[in-house]
Amino acid sequence: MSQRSVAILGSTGSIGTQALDVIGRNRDRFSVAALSAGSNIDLVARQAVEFDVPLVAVASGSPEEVRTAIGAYAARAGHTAYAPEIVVGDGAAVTAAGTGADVVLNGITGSIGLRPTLAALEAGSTLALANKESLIIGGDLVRRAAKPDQIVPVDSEHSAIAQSLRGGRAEEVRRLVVTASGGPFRGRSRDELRDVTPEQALAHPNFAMGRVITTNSATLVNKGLEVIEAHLLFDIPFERIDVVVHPQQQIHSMVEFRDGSTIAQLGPPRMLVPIALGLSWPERLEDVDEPCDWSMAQSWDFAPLDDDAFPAVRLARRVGEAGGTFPAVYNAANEVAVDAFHEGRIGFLDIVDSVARVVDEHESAHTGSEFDASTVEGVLGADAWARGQAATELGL
Ligand SMILES: NC(=O)C1=CN([C@@H]2O[C@H](COP(=O)(O)OP(=O)(O)OC[C@H]3O[C@@H](n4cnc5c(N)ncnc54)[C@H](OP(=O)(O)O)[C@@H]3O)[C@@H](O)[C@H]2O)C=CC1
Ligand SMILES: CC(=O)[C@@H](O)[C@H](O)COP(=O)(O)O
Ligand SMILES: [Mn+2]
Repeated sequence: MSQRSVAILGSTGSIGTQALDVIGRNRDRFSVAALSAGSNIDLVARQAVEFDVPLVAVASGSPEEVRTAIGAYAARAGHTAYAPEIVVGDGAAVTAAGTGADVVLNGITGSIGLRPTLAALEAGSTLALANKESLIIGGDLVRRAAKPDQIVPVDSEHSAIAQSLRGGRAEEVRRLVVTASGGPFRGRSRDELRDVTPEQALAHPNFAMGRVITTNSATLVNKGLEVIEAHLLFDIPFERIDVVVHPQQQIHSMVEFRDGSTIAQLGPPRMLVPIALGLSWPERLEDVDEPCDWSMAQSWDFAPLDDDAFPAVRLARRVGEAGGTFPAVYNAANEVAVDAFHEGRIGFLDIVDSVARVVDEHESAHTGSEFDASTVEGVLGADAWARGQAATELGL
């Protein structure tokens, strides 16, 4: 593999920092062309100096703040000649995405990642996609913008499916099986979920991730989004995408083929391998992570989803089948509800209940839709509508 330039969007988050860890251990393979952060100026400045990054993009903050922070770290590192281009503001991530780097890793959280995803595809970069929301809400808009194999999934389940698909031909695939941890509340009834706290919801059994995705794992909205993501990435109809609860998350997902054989991808529940593969696809880097340890006795469990206690996947299948702007509405209403839950303004069950009500409202109000899902403005229009509707539903 010749050296690849990489732009990292969301460099200060869980995905972004782990991506820089992988790159730091493979400096002969990668250079960092751009970094994009939200508001963590101190961390992005430190990263920029460490990786000698020519473009630093920050959503919130002033160019002076960014320059001062970079100057301080550069002086400490004795790298005083370092003077990168700095962009700030709402469009900063789009600028970083559109530089034409070999690979753009989109590790931003939320629907705000849509325009950067489109900018990366338009620039011809390989898109290593952690920001599942942009594909899910953009749907065919994003798929049309992508050339074959231009999107490499970083989400662990979808990386596992992409790896497992190497074991057979597309026409031989019978089903995709997406694994789910079940979240911190696995096994509870709906009644037992009523009073759970944000702190409890953030105690993911296996992964240290950002606040939104961790909460989505607790409600199973993450698995709902992942079913739609699998449908869009691999072009498999929803009725041939299963979800199985597997609390240990050692199997990251599976593909069942028409002869009855199932190929699964295994590894400890960590993101280093999916991130590294996103950067190096289709090649594998050396020693990215520890493999499974077969020297010790262990048991792995599997169970069906409890759709009554956790209706988010069933609802996601409904919006996924409906297509158009429905997935954008599901996602945006959820983003509003997750924030409100963490602000202590609503209960845990209100999250998915309110998303369902907003989806119902979208169905009755917009069946002939004034939102054109084939344009970015239409998708973001539906996103904005759903945010307003969710706020009303929740009395915010
Ligand atoms: N973490 C994980 O293991 C996994 C994550 N994913 C997906 O990856 C994405 C990122 O998740 P995760 O890393 O956990 O989230 P984090 O909350 O840890 O990080 C989010 C990142 O997005 C940045 N950001 C926020 N707003 C903007 C903006 N307007 N422009 C540029 N950057 C912005 C944040 O910057 P700042 O902090 O500076 O404000 C931060 O760097 C999500 O879509 C998630 O679903 C998928 C699978 C696994
Ligand atoms: C690491 C990753 O890809 C996350 O999406 C993680 O899989 C969350 O798992 P659950 O949503 O199954 O808890
Ligand atoms: Mn995942």
